Amino acid sequence: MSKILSQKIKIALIQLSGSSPNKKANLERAATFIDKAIKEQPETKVVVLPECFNSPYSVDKFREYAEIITPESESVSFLSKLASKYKITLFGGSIPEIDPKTDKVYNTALIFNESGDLIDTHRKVHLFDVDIPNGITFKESITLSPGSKETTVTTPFGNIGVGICYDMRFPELAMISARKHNSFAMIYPSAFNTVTGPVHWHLLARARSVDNQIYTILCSPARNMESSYHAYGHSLVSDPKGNIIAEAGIDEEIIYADLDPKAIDDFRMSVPLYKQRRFDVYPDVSK
Ligand SMILES: O=C(O)CCC(=O)C(=O)O
Repeated sequence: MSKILSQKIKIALIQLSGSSPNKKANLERAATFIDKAIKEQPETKVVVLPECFNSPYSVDKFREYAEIITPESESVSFLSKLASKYKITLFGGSIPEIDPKTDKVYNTALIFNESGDLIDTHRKVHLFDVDIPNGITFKESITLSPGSKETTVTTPFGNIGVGICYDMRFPELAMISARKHNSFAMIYPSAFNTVTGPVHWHLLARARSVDNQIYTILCSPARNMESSYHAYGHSLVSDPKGNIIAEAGIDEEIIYADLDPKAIDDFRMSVPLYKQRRFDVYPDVSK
């Protein structure tokens, strides 16, 4: 039925150590781990990096690290070469981006095809502005501007929706990507923290999967207690039924998962939400 995922594919999530202040070293570290992933599991077709993997995750640093996105810019050309070298679809995490026309800074995901072309970018739509008493206060909007588009990319295996971290709390992006664009997965480069991670990380991944009967893929940095931001870790893959089929711990590591069209088809056949929606009661987001 679905054929929204054309074949079984292997995906690797690289839970890199929390980024150091040295951008070049962060990029080189990503390269080392991508090389390791392909050597360990040569059939890997899709690789995912974490949110803000080339810079510290800190509102006062985003502008300093921001790049204008062009094929020549440091991180774009670096990641492009890796994607073409290993012939992978690369969800190159996110990086701080500056728009030279407006001088605005964004938290932007970069997606490359197997030839190394930058096929799309996703600017984080929902900025992480929270104030949790005795927990965490963070305000990305001090230095970042929000993106203004929903992103779905076409890969050789089917369509995949993209969000960044806090975007996963808003079910609409996943719903639109799954239902309007027939995506088989949502990928969220992310960096939850030790306050909200334990309560909501798994729940949100599983919810996005079950709502839409798709894979949900979250890639976090490893936890670094010496950095100002303590990432949750636990990069994971949730299958269409909401089972966690791969999960990292808190340290730097690579996890792999096989994504299988049959898992989507079987669940959609046995629980046929697609045929049961009541657009006489509520609007159809796919329209
Ligand atoms: O939603 C959360 O709890 C964490 C979000 C976050 O860390 C982010 O958007 O970077």
